[in-house]
Amino acid sequence: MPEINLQLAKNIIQPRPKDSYKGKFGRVLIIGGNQNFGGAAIMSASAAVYAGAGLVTTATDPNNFTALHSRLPESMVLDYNDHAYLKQLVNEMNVVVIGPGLGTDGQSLAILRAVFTAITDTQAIIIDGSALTLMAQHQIPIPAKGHIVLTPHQMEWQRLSTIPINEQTDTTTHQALVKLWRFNPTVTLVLKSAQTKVYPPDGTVWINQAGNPGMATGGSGDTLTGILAACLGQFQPQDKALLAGVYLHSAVADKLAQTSYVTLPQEIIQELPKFMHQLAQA
Ligand SMILES: NC(=O)C1=CN([C@@H]2O[C@H](COP(=O)(O)OP(=O)(O)OC[C@H]3O[C@@H](n4cnc5c(N)ncnc54)[C@H](O)[C@@H]3O)[C@@H](O)[C@H]2O)[C@@H](O)CC1
Ligand SMILES: Nc1ncnc2c1ncn2[C@@H]1O[C@H](COP(=O)(O)OP(=O)(O)O)[C@@H](O)[C@H]1O
Ligand SMILES: [Mg+2]
Repeated sequence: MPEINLQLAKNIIQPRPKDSYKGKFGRVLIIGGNQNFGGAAIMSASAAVYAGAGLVTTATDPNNFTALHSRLPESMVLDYNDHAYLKQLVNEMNVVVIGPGLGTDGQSLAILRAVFTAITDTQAIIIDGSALTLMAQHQIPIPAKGHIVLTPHQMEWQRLSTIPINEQTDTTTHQALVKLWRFNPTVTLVLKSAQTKVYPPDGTVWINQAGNPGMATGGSGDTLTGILAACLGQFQPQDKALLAGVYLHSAVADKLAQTSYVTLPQEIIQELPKFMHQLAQA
């Protein structure tokens, strides 16, 4: 089984060319954060900014605007209930994240449906958290267009695939993916757990070599979505950029775990620029 490891990340995360500008590093849209889960959208957007996304916009509940502006002035904001504007913006993006803290009520469902209809083949879309739960609850198929990345934890994968957690093996997971690939052959599954695995459409199963129990804290997965979006926005080839993002998230946490019992999302986010610099120099 191929490994997601330091060497893979070093090959992908390279020094920036001197003539760079923000347009080269991805336009990223984060969609999530209802009245109760604003922190999830803030962590996702912060991770995207700190992992180097060129331009980040956050579509969220207006209650989160002030907190988001004060914590992350680098991100633009919009009201995710303005579906017309949201759909227009989706089309202008390289990478869309939907789900962190989105919630599962009628409002969240309407946003999910609007975004799925707006996706075109020029976007990568990372589907996480509440968006996955909504898809399972309402039997919403994955979008036929766009490059799809699913980032469920084991319970979200159980809801989506109907495979109970204790029966989730590479074989059963692959069987469920074959069904999804009929809707959209680009789907890559990042199945998160204490031992995260990545299942791209070529049938390979990649296993993450980094990560630790200090990451078992609310917001870890929200943070991963932003890192993955930033990596897809900046690095090529896309399949390896995604794997590098999975590694980066866990490897930063491992560094923090040398001296911290819990590897808090905010500390992982803060550490990203320095850690990426070290990888790029190595
Ligand atoms: N500060 C915030 O605003 C936060 C918002 N969050 C958002 O809250 C929403 C609900 O997500 P949750 O995941 O909390 O709730 P879910 O209800 O979707 O999943 C949690 C349940 O799954 C079970 N489970 C089994 N295996 C698991 C595994 N490997 N990893 C994680 N859970 C496993 C847990 O025991 C628990 O019963 C999402 O939109 C998420 O993005 C969470 O990320 C927590 C932090
Ligand atoms: N024991 C562990 N070892 C390694 N990684 C872990 C461990 N526990 C959690 N993680 C990682 O933390 C993240 C948790 O994601 P998720 O459950 O979606 O969190 P949240 O929704 O609260 O942000 C995943 O990337 C997962 O792999
Ligand atoms: Mg999550």
